[in-house]
Amino acid sequence: MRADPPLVLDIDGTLTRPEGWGIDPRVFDPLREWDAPVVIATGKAFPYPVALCHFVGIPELVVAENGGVVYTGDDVFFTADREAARAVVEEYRAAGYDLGWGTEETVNRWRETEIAVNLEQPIEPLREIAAEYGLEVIDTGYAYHVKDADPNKGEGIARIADHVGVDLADCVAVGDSINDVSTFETVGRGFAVGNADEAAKAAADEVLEERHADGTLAVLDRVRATT
Ligand SMILES: O=C(O)COP(=O)(O)O
Ligand SMILES: [Mg+2]
Repeated sequence: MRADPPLVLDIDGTLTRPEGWGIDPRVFDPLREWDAPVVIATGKAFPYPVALCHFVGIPELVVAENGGVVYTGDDVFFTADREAARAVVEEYRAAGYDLGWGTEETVNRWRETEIAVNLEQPIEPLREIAAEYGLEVIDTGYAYHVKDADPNKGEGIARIADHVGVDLADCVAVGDSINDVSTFETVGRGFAVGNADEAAKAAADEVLEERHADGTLAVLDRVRATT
């Protein structure tokens, strides 16, 4: 009998409703019933994927902050240092710009290794200042992330796979943006949803017609073990 393959799932753009925001509730039951490890690999701050696993009812296997934070279910690893990102933001602010989330915001409140900036803010000065500190700025379609170029989702996934004892070649991933490229390069089979950006589409083994959670649900139907 064939077993369900381990899954690696991005959140925004991948588990989202057709309008692009909010988790599509149709993914909850298939994920809870999935008969293999499910890793949530996201650019969001650590508490978000942990809470998602908690509310779905699956073990917490999490790559957060684009690889900056990795939780294997037993150990938490911080693979990037937030100080440089903080310095970039200070300079960006001193130049008259703003992160664009308001004062008491929850986007960066628990973020430990990078900083996220609202897409409505000017990116060029952000990129210039980040470059001075040796950091990169990536655009996920949901936020700009000021981050260390080194850690990535793929490395975090490899660490979790090693810890839980799954073979990366058996893993199936779904994603939508540039921060999923390293995921697709790491796992056996990578699917880009129909709304994915060009970088994700180019790195995926297959680009789906279906968008957002419809794409992910189509992959689950396709790869789930049949009895
Ligand atoms: O935090 C973002 O900008 C995107 O998050 P995601 O990696 O779950 O799509
Ligand atoms: Mg995404």
